[in-house]
Amino acid sequence: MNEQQQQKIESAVKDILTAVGEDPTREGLIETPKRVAKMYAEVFSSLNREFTNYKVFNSDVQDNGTVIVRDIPFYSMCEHHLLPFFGRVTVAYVPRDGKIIGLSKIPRLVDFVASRPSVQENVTHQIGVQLDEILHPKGIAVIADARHMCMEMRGVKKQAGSTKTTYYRGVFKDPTAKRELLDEIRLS
Ligand SMILES: Nc1nc2c(ncn2[C@@H]2O[C@H](COP(=O)(O)OP(=O)(O)OP(=O)(O)O)[C@@H](O)[C@H]2O)c(=O)[nH]1
Ligand SMILES: [Zn+2]
Repeated sequence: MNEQQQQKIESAVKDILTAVGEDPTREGLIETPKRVAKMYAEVFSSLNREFTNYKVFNSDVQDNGTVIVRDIPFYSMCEHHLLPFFGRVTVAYVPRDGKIIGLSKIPRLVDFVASRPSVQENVTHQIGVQLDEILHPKGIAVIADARHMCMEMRGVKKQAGSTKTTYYRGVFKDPTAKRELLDEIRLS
């Protein structure tokens, strides 16, 4: 985010504070617009950017099993209320022709996809779509579980447990393969 964008946010935050009946010049709030601008630059850092910082490797093994990166924490902002939703996501894929990606790049992809205003379905879907474009694997599964502050601290005010969203492609469309994967995730 550039300087001009940050200044626009600062000025908008000042307006919001005034509109809600606050005094943006009081001591506790004086730095708030700046802090919020900095915070948005961080939590919306993937806007208008592409996920590029990764390498695809060829593993020596041609017939890899399933790669599962489990319980990756993620934080995002719902696009309806700009309140956080957060939880954990498990990403699994079956490599094609030994093509793999550095393991750390999967949590990085999760962070990237989550760092913009979104909904849980889109975060889940985008992780799957982007991994598909990078690796063209035989199968991908993305399973996300999250809590939504816009449903807990306002609105319906129901702690509806958590919300689960999934993305299954390729081999994981097969019910047996999907069941085996879910057993594997549960037991590992
Ligand atoms: N599908 C989906 N919906 C979400 C997500 N996060 C928040 N929502 C919902 O988005 C909806 C927005 O509904 P609106 O009726 O336009 O907004 P609202 O008047 O603030 O709705 P309430 O939250 O019911 O008070 C709400 O039902 C939220 O629960 C998400 O990740 N996925
Ligand atoms: Zn919301």
